[in-house]
Amino acid sequence: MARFKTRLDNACFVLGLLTALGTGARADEALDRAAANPSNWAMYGHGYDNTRYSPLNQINAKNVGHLKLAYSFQLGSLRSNESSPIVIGDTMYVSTSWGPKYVYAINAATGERKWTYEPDIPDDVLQYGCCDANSRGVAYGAGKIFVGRLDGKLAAVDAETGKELWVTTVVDYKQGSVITSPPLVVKNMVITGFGGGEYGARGSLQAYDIETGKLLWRTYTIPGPGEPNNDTWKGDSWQHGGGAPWLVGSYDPKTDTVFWGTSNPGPWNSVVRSTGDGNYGKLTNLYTSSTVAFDPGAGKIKWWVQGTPEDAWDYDGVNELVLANLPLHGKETPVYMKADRNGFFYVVNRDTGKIVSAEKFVPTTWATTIDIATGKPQEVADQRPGPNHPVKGVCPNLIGGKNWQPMSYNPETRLVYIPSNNVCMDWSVSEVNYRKGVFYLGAEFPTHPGPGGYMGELIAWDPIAHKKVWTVKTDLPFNGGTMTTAGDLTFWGDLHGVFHAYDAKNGTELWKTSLGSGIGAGPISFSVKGKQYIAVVVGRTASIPAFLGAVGKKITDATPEGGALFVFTE
Ligand SMILES: O=C(O)c1cc(C(=O)O)c2c(n1)C(=O)C(=O)c1cc(C(=O)O)[nH]c1-2
Ligand SMILES: [Ca+2]
Repeated sequence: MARFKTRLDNACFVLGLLTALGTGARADEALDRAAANPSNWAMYGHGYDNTRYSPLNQINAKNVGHLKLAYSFQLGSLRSNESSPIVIGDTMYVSTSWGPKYVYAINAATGERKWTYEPDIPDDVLQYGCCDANSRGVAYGAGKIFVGRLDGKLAAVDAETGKELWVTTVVDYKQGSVITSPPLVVKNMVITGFGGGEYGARGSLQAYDIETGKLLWRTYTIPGPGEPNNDTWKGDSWQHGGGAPWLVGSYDPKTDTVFWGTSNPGPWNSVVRSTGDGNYGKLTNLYTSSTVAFDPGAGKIKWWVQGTPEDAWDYDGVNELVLANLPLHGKETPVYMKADRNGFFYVVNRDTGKIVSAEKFVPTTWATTIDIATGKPQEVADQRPGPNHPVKGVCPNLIGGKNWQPMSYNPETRLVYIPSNNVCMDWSVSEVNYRKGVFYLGAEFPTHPGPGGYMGELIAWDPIAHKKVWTVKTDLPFNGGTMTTAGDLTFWGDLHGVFHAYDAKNGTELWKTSLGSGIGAGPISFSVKGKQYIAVVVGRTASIPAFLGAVGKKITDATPEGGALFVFTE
């Protein structure tokens, strides 16, 4: 008996030690708990569900008119500032685009800097990002901050000190693959994608050990020879077929599923990769312009939903997947919601991959409907460009009905707040050959404003009735992301640099302030010592406007460049 007790004591001691060291503990479970604490904003989209909903209500529809600046913090970058900060406890971690500083840790209540992570990044990265030098943020887990870098590397730094702990190469940036979005911590892994849809990269999602940075798995988003669906590609075109998962992922711990969207196929001229049967509505060039569900244990693909088969208009399928439970036909149903670049708003059962609905949320001309049984769009034949077949008046244009700027979902109003675009284009194709690190496009795509005389619209969207409940129209497209709170508020910044608070129920503007440069990033909210704050990064882009001709010039003329963080409180 005495011996047994000693053994048990030893076992308890070892177990206690292991717990203290964190060995065996799951980083994602701790992170999920951190995300459930309303004071934090623990991940890019608030939690694994990417709702960008803060349960804080100290700042609310009654008092938001008194919001005032708590502090601002200069990010040192004049490029595209797209970062959504995270807050763990009293520390905020915010990334910047090109300074080339990378991550700042600051006291979230005062703005005092704790540390700066400033790795050496070669200047030539700037020619390998399709759409400017940017970083949409960082991820936290196991006492570390993780950041994907423009040089194709993923780095882990100590959350307390900013000391670099490991760096690993995810992808050769010289093929036109930069990392612009934060990774996702799942189990004890750091999962990341990368860009390159415009350079003919072959996309993949990759998982790294959280402690060592060792590669655990890599799953291509384009099947190779011998793998299912490789025959949806013409010849060897799969090798440079795009499908890059360059934006952010979501995770459902209940079914242990990671969801990630994939980019446009390469090249933009679809003839190069067309299987040529003319059945354009069939699912083809898999798994590009899709939502892909992964088993994070082994990285296996469970199922996918393709939004734009054999995409010919640069409709990347990367937009964030917002996880929620919606009452559908009298039953709480686990879904993901996605406002696709292709102009359709998808509600999909996230347990099965079955489409519940897919309805237009912006003026959309390339397809009339989506068959929810098969996922096939009913295409408008005249709108698909090909050799000797230039097309006119395609809506949305290539920036999409919505681009990367995040939407938010409020479980109380049951509305989704979508930063949408109303822009159209003509499109003609040209011959194109693959060359490493060079744009692989083969298209001309002059832009013009969409119908109705406005180019941007903040839409409060009812995902069950598929209708707009309230909207705010703007003259410019490509405005900022949104955030919504339990204080009945929705926050949104625009490309004139104005940051707004609206009544989440009816769209009444309750407060606004001018921040000096166009806003692309999504705001966040957090609290420190019982006081609620609202934060947003400003700093307009110049890269996407360069694709948009006269429309783009309006965007760059609207405000000067300038990267800064602004934090407000009551
Ligand atoms: O296909 C790709 O790999 C890829 C990557 C990125 C990126 O990483 O920023 C963008 C796009 N595509 C893209 O199509 C796009 O419209 C876009 C806008 C932005 C931006 O930061 O404003 N990035 C990207
Ligand atoms: Ca793209």
